[in-house]
Amino acid sequence: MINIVIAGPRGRMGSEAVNMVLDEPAFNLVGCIDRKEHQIPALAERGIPVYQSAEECFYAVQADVLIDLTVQEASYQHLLMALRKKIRCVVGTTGFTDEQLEKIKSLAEDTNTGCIIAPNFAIGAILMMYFSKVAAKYFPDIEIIEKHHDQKIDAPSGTAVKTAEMIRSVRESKQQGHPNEVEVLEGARGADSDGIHIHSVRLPGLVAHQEVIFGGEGQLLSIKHDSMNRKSFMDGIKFSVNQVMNISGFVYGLENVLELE
Ligand SMILES: NC(=O)C1=CN([C@@H]2O[C@H](COP(=O)(O)OP(=O)(O)OC[C@H]3O[C@@H](n4cnc5c(N)ncnc54)[C@H](O)[C@@H]3O)[C@@H](O)[C@H]2O)C=CC1
Ligand SMILES: O=C(O)C1=N[C@H](C(=O)O)C[C@H](O)C1
Repeated sequence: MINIVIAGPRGRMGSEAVNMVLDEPAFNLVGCIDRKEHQIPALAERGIPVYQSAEECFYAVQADVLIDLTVQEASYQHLLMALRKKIRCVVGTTGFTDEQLEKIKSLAEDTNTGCIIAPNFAIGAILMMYFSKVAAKYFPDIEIIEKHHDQKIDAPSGTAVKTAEMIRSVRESKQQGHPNEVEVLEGARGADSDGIHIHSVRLPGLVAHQEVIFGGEGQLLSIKHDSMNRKSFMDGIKFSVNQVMNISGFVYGLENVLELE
């Protein structure tokens, strides 16, 4: 039995994760962390407490794993606290700075505590990123279009940032487009990650979607993934909870723990 705490149980992802953990016989939900005091019926009727601070929660319950699905600033504090207490972490929250990721990595390593941060838990999205990395070896001219629901806070998405990072590991630095390109309206060409442009679309009706477009002489290649609902992320979270019990140290991205070749 793995004792789990979920941070963000009222959220779109957190509420789905609560259902997944309650349905999994090998998982035991021992508590939650959220900033608001309101009761959550599914938790209240099972006597599962919701704490307003991570400190209070980790003092009151014995947790093996923290699943964090909140916002970057809160999540960062949760992770520092959890790792110092040697509680393993599975993190879906996006928007961390490089400095924050570096700090979390060194804390996980110093405390010998497993920590998996995955900007995307959907297996199809991991494959989309991996295939994009493969394609980038042959097609260095790339644009990323990510589309999300209009309640998303961070832009570009964590998935887009990670995709660009994976591509950068195999693609030589390149500024794309015309050298004298002019943005008539500021932002028209999107964000620039080492010459790869990232465009963020936010609309009601969308969930989580990304297309990576590769351009070559006389040809285009598109690699696309769509999450139609948040259940699409749950298998990846379940897999990560089981994985994190058997690792020490830091993993950034599910592509590093899945068998892809
Ligand atoms: N890795 C993945 O596969 C996925 C990651 N995400 C990421 O997960 C995070 C959550 O996304 P959603 O569920 O859509 O957001 P949401 O806004 O629906 O939920 C956020 C939750 O965090 C809580 N929260 C906010 N501030 C807090 C604080 N200071 N202390 C404690 N709790 C706090 C809210 O009360 C709420 O329960 C985002 O960073 C999003 O980018 C979302 C979908 C998939
Ligand atoms: O906020 C979301 O919804 C999502 N966030 C993650 C991201 O930023 O990439 C994962 C997925 O795209 C959904």
